[in-house]
Amino acid sequence: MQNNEYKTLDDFLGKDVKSGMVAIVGPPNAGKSTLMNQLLGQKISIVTSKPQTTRNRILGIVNDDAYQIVLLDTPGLHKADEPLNIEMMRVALESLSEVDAVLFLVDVSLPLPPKALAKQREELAGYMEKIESPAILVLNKVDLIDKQKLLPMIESYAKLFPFKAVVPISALNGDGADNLLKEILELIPVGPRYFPEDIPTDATERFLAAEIVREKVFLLTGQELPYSAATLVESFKEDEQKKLITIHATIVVERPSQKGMIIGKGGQKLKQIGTAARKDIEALLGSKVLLKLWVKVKKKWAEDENFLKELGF
Ligand SMILES: Nc1nc2c(ncn2[C@@H]2O[C@H](COP(=O)(O)OP(=O)(O)OP(=O)(O)O)[C@@H](O)[C@H]2O)c(=O)[nH]1
Repeated sequence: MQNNEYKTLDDFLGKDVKSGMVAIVGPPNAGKSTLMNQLLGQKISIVTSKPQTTRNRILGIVNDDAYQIVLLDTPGLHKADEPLNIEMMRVALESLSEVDAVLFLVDVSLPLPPKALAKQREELAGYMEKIESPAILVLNKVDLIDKQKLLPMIESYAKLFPFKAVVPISALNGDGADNLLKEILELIPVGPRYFPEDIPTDATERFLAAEIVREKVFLLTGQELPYSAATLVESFKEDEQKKLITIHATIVVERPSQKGMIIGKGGQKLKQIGTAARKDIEALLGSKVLLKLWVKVKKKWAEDENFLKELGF
C-alpha cells in the first residue's frame, strides 16, 4: 500500500460494523416518519449538499460506533387505483426486495370495528406475502391504548405471518425503541458502512424544503386535502454572503375550492403555512430563509405522469 497512514486493509476500508438497509412501511398515518425521526434521535437536521435527483423515499442514517442502519421511509401502502397510488405501491414494494429487514408499522390505537380489523389484517397478510426480506411487525402508538390489551394483540398479530419479531412501541415518546433497535440489529449483516458516519440523510435540501411545506399544508388545513396537494420547489438560491436562502415554492391543488382553502381569508392561511414552514426550514438549514409560496390549480395532477416525474416520483 502506498499510503503509509493505512497499516491494514481494515484501516483503509473502515472497520466492519453491523450495516444494513431497513425499510419502514405501513398504511398512511401509522407513524412511519415519526419512527424514523425517533430512531435518528433528531428531526433530520443536517443534509448533504450533493446534488442528485429528488427521490420519493428518504434515507435516514442511524450511526453508532457498532452499527449503521440506513432507513428508507416509503410512501404509505395504498390501494393502487390511480397512477400516483400505483407509483407509490411500486416504490414501496420495490424497496422491500432490496433491504435486509422490513419494519411493518401498524397503528394499534385505531378504534376499528371487528369487520374492519379483520379486513386490515387480511390486507396486511397479503402485503407480507409479497415481501422476501425478513420482517418485524411494529405495533405503534401503544401510548394510546390500555396496556392490558397489548399481550393478546401481539399474539393475534404474530399468527398472521412468520414475523421475526413483534415489537410494541410508541414512536412518539420512544417507549420500546431500544427493543426495536435490538431486533433490527439481529437481522442486519456485518459489513462496511454504506455512508460516512457524519451524514444523517441523503435527501436534498430542496426536497426536504418541499416536504416541510407539504407537512404544514396538511397540518394547517386540518388534513382536508390529504392527497390533493403537492409541493414543488421552483427555485432555491443562496446569496453570495451565504446569509439568506431564497426559496420559491408552489403548492399544487386539484380544484379552485382547494386553492381558496389554502389561501384563506385575506391570505391568512397561506401566511400561516409560510411562517410555520419557514421556521422549520431555517432550523433545518441553519440559515435565514425567505420563503415565497404560490398556489396553483392543476386538475388531476396525480394522473399526469410528467408532472409526477417533476415531483420526483
Ligand atoms: N400518540 C401517538 N401518536 C403518534 C405516534 N406515532 C405517530 N403518531 C402521530 O400519528 C400521526 C401520523 O404520523 P406520521 O409519522 O406522519 O405517519 P406516517 O406513517 O409517516 O404517515 P404517511 O406519511 O401518511 O404515510 C402524527 O400526528 C404523529 O404525531 C405514537 O407512537 N403515539
